[in-house]
Amino acid sequence: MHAQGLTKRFGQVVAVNKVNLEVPRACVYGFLGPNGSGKSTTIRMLCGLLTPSEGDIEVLGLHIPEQAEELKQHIGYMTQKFSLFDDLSVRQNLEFLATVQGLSRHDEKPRVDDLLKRYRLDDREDQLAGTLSGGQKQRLALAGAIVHRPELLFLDEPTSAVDPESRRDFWEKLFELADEGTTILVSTHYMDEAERCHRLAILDNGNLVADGTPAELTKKLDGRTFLVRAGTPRKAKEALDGQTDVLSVAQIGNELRVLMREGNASIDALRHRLGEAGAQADVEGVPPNLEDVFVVATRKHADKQEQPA
Ligand SMILES: Nc1ncnc2c1ncn2[C@@H]1O[C@H](COP(=O)(O)OP(=O)(O)OP(=O)(O)O)[C@@H](O)[C@H]1O
Repeated sequence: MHAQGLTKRFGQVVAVNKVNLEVPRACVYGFLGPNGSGKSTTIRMLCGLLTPSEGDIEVLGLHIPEQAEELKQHIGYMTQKFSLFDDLSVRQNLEFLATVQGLSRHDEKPRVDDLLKRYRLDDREDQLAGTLSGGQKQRLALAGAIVHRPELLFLDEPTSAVDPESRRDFWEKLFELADEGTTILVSTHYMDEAERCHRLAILDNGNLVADGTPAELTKKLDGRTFLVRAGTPRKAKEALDGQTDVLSVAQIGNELRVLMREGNASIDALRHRLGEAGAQADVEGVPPNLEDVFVVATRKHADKQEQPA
């Protein structure tokens, strides 16, 4: 999948701004970004549901939006709302989707049987979908999205409404599908999910601010991360908040995770600064994570925009 200069404007709002993307086959590709950063709009353009204002898209060798109808047969789409028919049973939901997707009568039954088994729904195939738990609904929605064996699967915040165990289970299913050759695009707010993706794009305000594998992104990070243990964490936080070389300070229990700009950030300098503010603390350098990458990437972009022309 390639996209060049992908742009979408809604009136005055530039929802997606000149985004270039390359997504290899059988890859789990994540879109990470705050609310309103353009993740859903990008995904919807890539699957031909929305016409771009500008830019070129090629998906599975098809030109989008011109060949969007052809692409539809090869893609599966699942959103956080799960889009199930609450008054149909589990089996009827899958049978209905199989019919809509054009499976022959001959293929339909074995495919639905297989999906019910694979997604652990065979013991409740007659239960109404509306009465399933969140995790079960999610499994049914995923089974429904792949009933026609799509080569490409688009998932828009698919795990927002489920517990951590169901999320883990769901991700296992995604890797199973990727191993079978399915390319998966998934948008998420969760850093732990972003860490699992083979590759990742970080969007901010419609702009692509970073992309690569999670390891590449953390390796390239232009900043340093420290863990601060202070007797009075609130006081230590106040001493650091708002300083120009401090990118973020997050309190986690009694500790602070401090992200500083590259340059002269050092353990000694930080300890000294905290001491001067009356907040004696232990300071330790720690490896960066994706959340740090996210903060630096989005902050850099905001800084660039604030610079006078
Ligand atoms: N149909 C539309 N009409 C007008 N504005 C829209 C439309 N769809 C999206 N937008 C705007 O485009 C911007 C990007 O929205 P989008 O839904 O793509 O973001 P997102 O990153 O998916 O957000 P979230 O994480 O909240 O789902 C937002 O400012 C949104 O209000």
